[in-house]
Amino acid sequence: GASAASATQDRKAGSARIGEAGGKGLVDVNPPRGTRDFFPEDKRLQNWLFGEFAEVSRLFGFEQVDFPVLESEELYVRKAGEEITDQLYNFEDKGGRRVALRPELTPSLARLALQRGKGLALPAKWFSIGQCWRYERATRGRRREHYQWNMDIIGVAGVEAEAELLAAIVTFFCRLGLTSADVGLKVSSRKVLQAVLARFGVADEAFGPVCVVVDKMEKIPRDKVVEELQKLGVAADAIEGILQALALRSVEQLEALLGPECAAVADLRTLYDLAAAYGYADWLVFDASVVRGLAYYTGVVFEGFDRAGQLRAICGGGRYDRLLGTFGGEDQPCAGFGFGDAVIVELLKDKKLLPEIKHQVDDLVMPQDESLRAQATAVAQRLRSAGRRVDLVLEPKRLKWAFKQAERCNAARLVLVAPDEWSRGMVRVKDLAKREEADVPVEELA
Ligand SMILES: Nc1ccc(Br)nc1
Repeated sequence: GASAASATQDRKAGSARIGEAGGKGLVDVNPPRGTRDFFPEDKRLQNWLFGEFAEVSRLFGFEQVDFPVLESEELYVRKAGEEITDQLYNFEDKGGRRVALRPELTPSLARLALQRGKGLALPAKWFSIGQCWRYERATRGRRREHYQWNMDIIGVAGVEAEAELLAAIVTFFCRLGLTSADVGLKVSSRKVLQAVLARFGVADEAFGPVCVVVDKMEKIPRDKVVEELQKLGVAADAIEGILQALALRSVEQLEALLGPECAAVADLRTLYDLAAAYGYADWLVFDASVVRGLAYYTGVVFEGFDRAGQLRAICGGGRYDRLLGTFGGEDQPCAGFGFGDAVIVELLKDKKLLPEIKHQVDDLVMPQDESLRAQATAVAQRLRSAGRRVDLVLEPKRLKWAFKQAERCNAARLVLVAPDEWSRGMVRVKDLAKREEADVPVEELA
């Protein structure tokens, strides 16, 4: 009716009603476009997932590192046509500096390695869990932030590094209840493309950009890929050679095409032998079309995938022996992977493997009346000092409310501080699971 319309009109006009934020009505309580909030139930799940990331990293003897979500833009200027740099969340700060919200963690890790310089004991085995950003067109409606777990090995030139990283990923999947029937790890090496480009005389500078284009093979039509390769100046025969190499389905076929002395063949054979020693060879799938979309990979590349083919890549990584050099530093052989927090949760949901993690405390403590507030507080602190999680009732409440609250926080016990019992040095303890009640001396509480 008229009044509703005028009320809406008022709100839109921003009529200042008493106590309203700047007279503009309610602030937007939703998070910025493409970002997420984590309510307690969401944060419990995230903490569980990140706990698994950290535990696997610990089992593999990796040390945790961290760096700012805000970095100098120069870390990500690679001019290879990557989506990750095309969608950089960058801006000029108030000091006129070109900065960016990091789209990935690897460049920061490289920066720390260069910062430590000769002081960096090699091999360095580092892991990190951090939020990464991209500026997606609003139209595409995709997320603009996700959290990534990274593990990296700096200073090991052999594929033993990649084999160890793959073992960590398999360990993680197994801990969550996923098997090689649910997920696999596609492996290949960019040395395949390197050999093909060399055979056709394609300039080295084209290597990164060619890989970025080839990575889109499954996402855009083949003729578009051919067109983009032509734009990079790759000749027709070389394009044919690239497409032929990407279609190879076994290391034997690879050897037939590129010869036994091809570095890619040697790497992959060693990788398979090591995988057998780790016991995860049945998780591996050779797939020459896997190149990954980051320009800096130089050797073995891999990605985790769901065998049902319903989801995007679960994780991805590879060798990047030239990244430190591109920052003007001394090159170190490096390998690592990134593991996002989104696809894995979709997969666990599909497989009914998401754990139910409830809010839980050990004791709900309540004074029977406000005259015993100080005593109840002392009881709560005593229990906390003994390591028990205590929800202390902070305002006058009836027992009925306390039972409801005990249910909400899955308390094991309800501890009531009441006058008569207190005068005998006791409190009333209700064991909510066994439905038993007893008077307990305060000193025996925990
Ligand atoms: N690189 C990147 C950053 C943020 C999201 Br969401 N996806 C990819």
